[in-house]
Formats: sequence, C-alpha cells, structure tokens
Amino acid sequence: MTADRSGAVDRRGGTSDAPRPVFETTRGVRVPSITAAEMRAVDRAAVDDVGLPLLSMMENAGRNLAKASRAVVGGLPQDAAVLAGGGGNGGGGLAAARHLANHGTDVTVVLDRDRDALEGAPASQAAALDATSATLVHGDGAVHDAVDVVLDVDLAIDALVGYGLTDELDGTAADLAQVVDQGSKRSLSLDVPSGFDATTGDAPGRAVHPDATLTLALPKTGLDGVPGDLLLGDIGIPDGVYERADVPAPDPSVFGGQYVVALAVVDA
Ligand SMILES: NC(=O)C1=CN([C@@H]2O[C@H](COP(=O)(O)OP(=O)(O)OC[C@H]3O[C@@H](n4cnc5c(N)ncnc54)[C@H](O)[C@@H]3O)[C@@H](O)[C@H]2O)[C@H](O)CC1
Ligand SMILES: [K+]
Repeated sequence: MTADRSGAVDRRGGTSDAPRPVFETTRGVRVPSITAAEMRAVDRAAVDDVGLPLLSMMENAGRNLAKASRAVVGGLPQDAAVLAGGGGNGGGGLAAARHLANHGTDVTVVLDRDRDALEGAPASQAAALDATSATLVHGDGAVHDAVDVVLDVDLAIDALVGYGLTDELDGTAADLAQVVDQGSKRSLSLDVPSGFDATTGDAPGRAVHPDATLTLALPKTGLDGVPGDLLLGDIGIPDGVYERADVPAPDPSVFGGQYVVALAVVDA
C-alpha cells in the first residue's frame, strides 16, 4: 500500500495522485470530493476568515439531518435514538435531536461520554436539548441503555465520529456503533459512518454500516465505498470560503433550492 491523497494509507493501493471519486446529483450535476484535511481547512476559513459561526453550520447540519431522517423512514420517525460523540459530529446529532423532538418524535440521545465532558458548540447544543422532551443517557450504563432503545425505535442516528476519526473506533463509541449495526431497524449516519476514514474509506475496526449517510457541504473522498445511500446537505458555506481554502466550490445548481440532495458515484 502506498500513500494516498492525504498521506494516509489508500485502500485502493493508489499513488499520491490517485484519482478521486466524482459524485453526481439525481439531476446529473457533478460534485467533486474532498479529503478530511481539505474539509477541515474549509471549516477553519468559514469560522476564522469570514466569521461564520460554527454553531450556525452545526445547526444547519442538525436540521438537515432531521429532515433526512424523514427520507430514510418514509415520514417523521415516531421515535429515534441519536448516538452522539463529543466533537462536531456529536454536536450535529444533538441539534438534530432537538429538531426531531420539536416536531414530535420521541427522542433518546445516548452520549458516548459523560455529559460534563462536553465543551464548546456540542455543550451548547446539549444545553438547548435540555429544554426539549428528549431523554439524554450518558456515562456508565449508556451502552446497556442503548441496546434496549435502539432495538425499539424507528431510526438510529449515528453522530458518534465524523471526519475527526483517528485510528480504529474504540471505547464506548465502538460499542455504540456495534449496537446500531446489530440492533437498529434503520440507521442514518452524519457526514461519515462512524468508524470509516473520511478520506480513504477504510474502516480498520468496528464501524456503523448505515442505510444512508448525510454528508456535509461536499462529499468526502472515502465515501464512494461506504455502504448505504449517500445524501449531501448544504450547511450554508459561501463560495469565497472554498476559494480561501483552495477547494473547488460546489456549483450552485448542485442544491438548486434544496438543502438535502441525493448523490451517486459516477467515477470511482
Ligand atoms: N463544515 C462542516 O463540515 C462542519 C462539520 N461539522 C461536523 O463536525 C465533524 C468534525 O468535527 P470534529 O470535532 O473535528 O471531529 P469529530 O466529531 O468527527 O470527531 C472527534 C470526536 O471523535 C472522537 N474520536 C476520534 N477518533 C476516535 C476513535 N478512534 N474512537 C473513538 N472516538 C474517537 C474524539 O474523541 C472526539 O470526541 C464533521 O464530521 C461534521 O459532522 C460541524 O458540526 C459543523 C460544520
Ligand atoms: K458519524
């Protein structure tokens, strides 16, 4: 195996200039793919260079995720479990949990850590969630509680880890991923199925194998090989941010008035 597009190991055994997958919307609009490092640069430029708050992007991610859950279930889920980590991915899951609860879904959130361990934007999302009817389970016993909940509900939402995965999924997040894979009726992952590397598509350990993934802003290069349907969510990043990050901006016709669109791979 040789170095890939990001310096990580490429499951395609490719070289540093290995071709990237190209995706296409159902209306035939091509969408380029980007690595986790490039997406991180886009996020950084959005926040530091143009002052777009992280919470705004996270809110858009969570609202789109709640909306995408309707597509996976075939209507508003009656009940849902949201498995959430402590980073930006978990924060998006917490925002989705609030939107679903606001619309009448019976939501249980299972955090992969103590609630007191949350900081920054995810902590703000958890505080806002407290004002809803959603139940939050965390800390010791979270995995045990998750087993019963996930088996019962219409939909399990995987917001454990996104493009911030380092090495193989471990600890409570890995146990929760296994619960989703073995026990859920349907599952929807945020940005990247937890346990899969966003850039290479490798899953070196346990991972969620969802019915669908809602990825954010642009599809990540590793998503061409992951199981399930692929959706793309617009989180409001302006053209100039992509330019600053030296990343190709999506053509305006990719979304064309929608905030969530379906994608297929055209060139793997
Ligand atoms: N513009 C955007 O695309 C936005 C994306 N958002 C979402 O944020 C994540 C990236 O957030 P970040 O905090 O950088 O990383 P993650 O949440 O993906 O992961 C960090 C989290 O995961 C834990 N972790 C890492 N590796 C492992 C492992 N091997 N086993 C177990 N746990 C692991 C780590 O401890 C941290 O707690 C992106 O994917 C989007 O979903 C923003 O919400 C909005 C803007
Ligand atoms: K995820």
